[in-house]
Amino acid sequence: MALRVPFAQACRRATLNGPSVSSASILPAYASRWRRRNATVAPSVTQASASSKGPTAVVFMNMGGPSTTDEVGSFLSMLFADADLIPLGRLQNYIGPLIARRRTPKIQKQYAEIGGGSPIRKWSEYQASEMCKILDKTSPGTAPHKPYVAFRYANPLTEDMYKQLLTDGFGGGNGGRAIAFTQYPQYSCSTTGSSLNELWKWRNRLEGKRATGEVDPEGAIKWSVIDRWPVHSGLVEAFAQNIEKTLATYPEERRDKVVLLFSAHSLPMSVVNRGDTYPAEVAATVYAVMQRLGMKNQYRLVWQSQVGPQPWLGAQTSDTVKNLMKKNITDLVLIPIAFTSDHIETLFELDKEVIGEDAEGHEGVKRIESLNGNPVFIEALADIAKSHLESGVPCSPQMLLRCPGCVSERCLGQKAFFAGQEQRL
Ligand SMILES: C=CC1=C(C)c2cc3[nH]c(cc4nc(cc5[nH]c(cc1n2)c(C)c5CCC(=O)O)C(CCC(=O)O)=C4C)c(C)c3C=C
Ligand code: FES
Ligand SMILES: [Fe+2]
Repeated sequence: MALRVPFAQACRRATLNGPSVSSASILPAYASRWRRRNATVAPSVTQASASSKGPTAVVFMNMGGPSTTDEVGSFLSMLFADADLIPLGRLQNYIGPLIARRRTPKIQKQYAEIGGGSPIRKWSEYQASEMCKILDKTSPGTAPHKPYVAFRYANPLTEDMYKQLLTDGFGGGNGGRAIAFTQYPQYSCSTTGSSLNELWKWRNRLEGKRATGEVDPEGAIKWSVIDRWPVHSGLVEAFAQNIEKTLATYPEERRDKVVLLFSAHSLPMSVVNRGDTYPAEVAATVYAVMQRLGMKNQYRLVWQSQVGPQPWLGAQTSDTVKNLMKKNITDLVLIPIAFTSDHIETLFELDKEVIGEDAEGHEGVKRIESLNGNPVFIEALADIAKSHLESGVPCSPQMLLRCPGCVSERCLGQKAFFAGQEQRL
């Protein structure tokens, strides 16, 4: 049954610039109302057909990466300007560009060594468009599904994606539905949280009261969020199959003794101690994959890619490999578990530094293929989106509980905005 909330009531709860909230404590109250409905969307976008509630925009959110070495400078300068990732206080706009400029030559060399750029744009565009083709068949009621990519630090940037949505007839008085689909399976405020804060910022700039003047807020885009999917069965299956494929390359008598090293991008301990959910969610993925594999092999979750001098979550991937090699444990499979396509951390850090240098290219040390264009993985993405569309919820209940140590006004406003969208789905 359709949920139609009177416009005035919707506005009291969620103004165009997000509902006015004075404290984080009211946010969980939204969560209790989520499961009681089958929601619908206003079928007012120009392309909508009589029988469908579509079109539905599906926006893949990720950090992005420089497609060429020339883009490394701007990628790093956006990354170091992001206070949700690297908080540098009042000096952010001064120190951020300085650090970015200093790191650029070193990181450019790394991208040069992996073929001249990050493949993340190619994979994200492919995954999004293949997923939409599947969704058109499995969820005809919300078709057509239109793929978009919004990166945080590289092209296509969130701002450009939002403008494209408006050009394509979503929002701007037409209404229409868009799903912000994080491509980080495990939620962190430094990754998905940052992308959502950016999306909320551009929503306010391009569709907020100040931008649209008298435009009826019912004509703005109705957003909902897929904010985490750490133990989705299709994700777990895709990882498990890739691990099995790699294990099959070892002689049978060695296979069950291979140690599985699940490697995820680390977090500064300050972020862990703030109460970020990422470490627990990464561990949940690891455990689910191990259960699917029948717990046959020994395994560890280890952490890579720490930057700067402050303490980060360990044990470090590189130290772990060196340590195991010293103990003569030389059959090791590295499994990048927190990113769904190849990136500098797999192609450079794991392949060249960890396997090539720490393990001295030992034939027993291998990495599983990244998910990239894996059809099992793309089916999983379509299944996650379909379930989300059927649920009618604006986001997971978990998204509205802020970190115990969070003092960010951006987090507060962003979460209140997306929670308020429930009235308008
Ligand atoms: C789940 C993945 C990631 C988390 C969590 C994450 C947190 C995080 N990262 C930094 C600092 C940097 N990350 C950089 C690159 C980078 N980070 C991730 C993923 C996560 N980061 C990826 C996939 C990449 C590479 C992108 C690619 O093109 O392949 C960089 C830039 C590279 C460098 O200068 O070394 C920095 C810096 C922090 C501080 C952080 C948690 C707060
Ligand atoms: S830092 Fe986690 S909710 Fe704000
Ligand atoms: Fe990172």
